Amino acid sequence: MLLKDLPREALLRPLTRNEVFGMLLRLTIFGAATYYSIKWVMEAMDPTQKQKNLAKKKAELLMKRIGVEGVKLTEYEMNIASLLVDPRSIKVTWRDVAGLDEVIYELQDTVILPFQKRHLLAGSKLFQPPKGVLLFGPPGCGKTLIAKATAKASGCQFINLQPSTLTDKWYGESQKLTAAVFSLAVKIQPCIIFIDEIDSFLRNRSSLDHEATAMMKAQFMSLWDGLDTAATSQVMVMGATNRPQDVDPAILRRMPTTFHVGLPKTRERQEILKLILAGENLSNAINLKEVAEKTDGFSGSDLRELCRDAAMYRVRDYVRKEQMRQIAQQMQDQEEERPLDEDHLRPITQLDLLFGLDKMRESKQATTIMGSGIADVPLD
Ligand SMILES: Nc1ncnc2c1ncn2[C@@H]1O[C@H](COP(=O)(O)OP(=O)(O)OP(=O)(O)O)[C@@H](O)[C@H]1O
Repeated sequence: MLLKDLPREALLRPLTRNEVFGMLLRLTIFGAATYYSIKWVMEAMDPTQKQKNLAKKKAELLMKRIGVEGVKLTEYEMNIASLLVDPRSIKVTWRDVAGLDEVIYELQDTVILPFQKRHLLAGSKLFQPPKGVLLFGPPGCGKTLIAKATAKASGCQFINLQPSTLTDKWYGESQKLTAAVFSLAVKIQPCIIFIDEIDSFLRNRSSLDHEATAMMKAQFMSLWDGLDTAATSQVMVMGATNRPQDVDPAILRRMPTTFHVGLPKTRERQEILKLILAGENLSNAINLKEVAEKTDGFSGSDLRELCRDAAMYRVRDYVRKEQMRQIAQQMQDQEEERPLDEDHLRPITQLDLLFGLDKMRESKQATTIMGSGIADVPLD
């Protein structure tokens, strides 16, 4: 029926109460249906939606597992929360770190105690954990190990911040995500925000920096400074780097508490070797002091590689022996009873370690030559 077909009185009479309610209800339903349809279409068209949903689910699960419940998080905080590490799931303890006693003692006093005993130090600004800590030193010497053990010992929530999480996003998103790092940390404090290879993320600012990168760095620093205004804030940024000279000086100023995790000295190398080989089947004639003395310039990671190689030699010997036995059997054409002791790997010997050492030295030399070769290649 058209409007002109309606009787004139029907158009002029005031609407009844029921008609007004009916109309309002229809309008509300129509409005809601339009809103949700548009939202659904937008979400279906968003290429990152799947990723966001996954991050949200992971974050919810993690938050529940670490015992943080009833805290409302924004979409961006959820994204960052998926980087949370449950301190109870961290396996590394101080016992897994060898030869770094001094660094550990100092970390315990300056970082861990203020976190652990925060109930005793509440209200004192002097005894707050530092807002920034930098671990620096050559690769493979235990910086990541120390960061994990610190999180475990302090009982703090631990955000393992991969810079790509912030930098891969579209312009605008990265700023919201950066803000979310700090707001999430405050909501779930006490919390350590760990940034490995901080030099790649917050390196010396240059005129070549993309505008978005420069803004993100500036924002990161201002949010970091904001932590200072809250006297009771229990949030700390811990960075690790092999190249402290490449870190932006403004960032270095915000991390006055620094720890040098350097190459181990002879005694420390002996301790690291002892720790790596603990629980292994070793020959009685093992002399770790000799190995430690011959491994000047080796990092903890090099020593672990050396031991891994040494342990592999006996597997190789075992397989060879087995093959020889099979060949001998085939030649004699009879099944021979296998002696019991042949079913076990032999212990690791000093010779294995020294062979491992030679191999490691060769590969270290090769990488040094390759490295210097790369440096010599002209850029143009
Ligand atoms: N002091 C140490 N005690 C015991 N193991 C060590 C020590 N230092 C290094 N390692 C061994 O070397 C591995 C690498 O160490 P880690 O990742 O902590 O080094 P890093 O300093 O963080 O290196 P990178 O800068 O390359 O990340 C460890 O997983 C551990 O097995």
